[in-house]
Amino acid sequence: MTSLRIVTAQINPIVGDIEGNTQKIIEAMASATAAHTPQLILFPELVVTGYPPEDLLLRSSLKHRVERALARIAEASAEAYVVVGYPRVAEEGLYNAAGVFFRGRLQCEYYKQCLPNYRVFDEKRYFIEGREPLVFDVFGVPTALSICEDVWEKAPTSAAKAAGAQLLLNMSASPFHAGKQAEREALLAQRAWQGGMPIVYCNLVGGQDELVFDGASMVVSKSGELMARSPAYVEHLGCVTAHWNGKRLVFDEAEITDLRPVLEDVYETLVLGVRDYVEKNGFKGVVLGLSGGIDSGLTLAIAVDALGAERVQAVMMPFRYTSSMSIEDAEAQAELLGVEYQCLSIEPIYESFMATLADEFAGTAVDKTEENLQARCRGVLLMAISNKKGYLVLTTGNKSEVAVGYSTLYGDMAGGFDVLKDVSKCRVFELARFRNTRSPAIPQRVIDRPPSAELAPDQKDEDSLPPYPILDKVLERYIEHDESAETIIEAGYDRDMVYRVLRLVDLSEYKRRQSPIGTRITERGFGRDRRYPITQRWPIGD
Ligand SMILES: Nc1ncnc2c1ncn2[C@@H]1O[C@H](COP(=O)(O)OP(=O)(O)OC[C@H]2O[C@@H]([n+]3cccc(C(=O)O)c3)[C@H](O)[C@@H]2O)[C@@H](O)[C@H]1O
Ligand SMILES: Nc1ncnc2c1ncn2[C@@H]1O[C@H](COP(=O)(O)OP(=O)(O)OP(=O)(O)O)[C@@H](O)[C@H]1O
Ligand SMILES: NC(=O)CC[C@H](N)C(=O)O
Repeated sequence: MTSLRIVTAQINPIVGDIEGNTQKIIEAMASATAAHTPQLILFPELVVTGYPPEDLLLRSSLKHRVERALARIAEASAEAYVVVGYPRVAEEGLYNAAGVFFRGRLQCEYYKQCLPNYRVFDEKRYFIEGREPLVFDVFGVPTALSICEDVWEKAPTSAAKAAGAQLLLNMSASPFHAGKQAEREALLAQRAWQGGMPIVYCNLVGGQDELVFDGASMVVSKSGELMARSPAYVEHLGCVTAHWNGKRLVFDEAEITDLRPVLEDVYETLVLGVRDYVEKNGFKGVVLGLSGGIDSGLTLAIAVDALGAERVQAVMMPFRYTSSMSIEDAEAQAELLGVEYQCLSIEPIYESFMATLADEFAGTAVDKTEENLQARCRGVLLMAISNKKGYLVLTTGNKSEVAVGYSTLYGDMAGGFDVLKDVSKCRVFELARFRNTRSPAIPQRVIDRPPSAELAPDQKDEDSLPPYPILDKVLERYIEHDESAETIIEAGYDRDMVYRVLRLVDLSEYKRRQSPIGTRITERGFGRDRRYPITQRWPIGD
């Protein structure tokens, strides 16, 4: 009977930092060896470049930079098989590869067979498909490799089995969306059962622009039973022990980190998305406009959880329509969370703009122009603070607003990262309530009051938009499930309202193209996985 200790090295690389990522890989190899003396260490997909490297894969220096990295990893390898993901530049094209390093040498390589090219994935733009399974010997155990999407389809596991494998390793870069972990677990259980062999699955962790990779690496037995689950959202070396009797591989049960409710995962995803965007882009901190409303209130709480209060600044910028309740609530929240807080009136700035424009606007009626000017005064102040302090401006538009264009270009849309971009207004409320169960962070009054842009006297969002519970359902059907207007109406929604909302969504594409990126938490965010033309004449909702 042979025993194998296998480590899943769930680490957080930085896209493009091949030297830094290589150092991190070598350090993880050393830590894994010191803690567990493993026989095998599995890293995530494309860990050498980070994922997704996008057009960095087209740079001419890729080949020699990756080769230097592989030489360093080979040199650091000793008595454990180390499996690492990287792009392989070959004569016929580029492969998404996994290399097996052992005793100072790259022993063999596998090329990803199933290249995802849907939703946020664009792998066929860069890679060519591998055609064969790879089975190699790990101290007597015939072991096969697969890379992320390979395990989402049936054929590569069947081919590995036919080639004699008794253990399947899967290295992944699998981004989060609400409910994804349950999908992954059901999939791995099914695939292990179909392939008749256990699967060790190592997922990437970390934020990369709009994507968050949540980790939660796993081991499932041949019968599909979960044997180990690493924690999500953190780097982690998970260790499992397997016993091989020459025919079968049996895993001991190891650490199984509890699953959290999906809402909590969404919250953690938003936190990690902000933290990694700020850290990996070198910002000293963040600044945001705090209006006393729920969107900026939740954004502030997420920012503080991501970075610590000392790196977060909140600015209340009142105007004549700002209620004293808003000022009190903003101040109370800033104090509650311990962030730097200023109150800067936009009244004189607004007056100055209006005075300059007086001749231009003479004889015209007050309209949205004046409302948008308020939002723009605020945007200018926040960007000035950003420039002076090296702080990133966080914007606060939620998915419902981004969908219908309920925001001002160069106003409240001015900034670098929109934390709630993929969070519907209804989910904003749920997340705010959830966050307060951990510790008081958002004053109850902020959660309870009706949403208002406060750009005109006594303004409420529901004066110009349908109530959010209805709006969000219509938006979800249209955006996430591609339903037609007539299908939505048949489900019981008012015809005029549905056409009005869908028209707003289509018309607002130009705004979304100019909006900051934000973390994706649903299956269909407004980013890489929803690409609509701005200039178009498709019949609304058809
Ligand atoms: N197809 C196109 N391609 C490129 N640019 C296009 C365009 N169509 C209009 N534009 C440009 O966009 C301008 C209109 O956009 P914009 O200036 O933003 O203004 P607009 O969309 O007309 O108004 C902003 C709306 O957002 C609401 N709002 C503002 C701020 C905060 C909140 C909140 O509660 O969070 C809500 C506000 O009440 C108002 O209904 C046009 O004047 C034109 O310059
Ligand atoms: N008085 C203000 N002081 C500071 N920032 C403001 C103020 N009013 C608006 N903002 C900024 O503009 C964003 C859009 O706010 P607005 O009140 O118009 O709509 P909202 O979507 O209901 O947001 P919130 O729930 O945060 O109020 C706010 O989240 C905030 O960042
Ligand atoms: N990198 C990949 O191949 C990821 C695709 C896969 N279906 C996932 O989201 O987990």
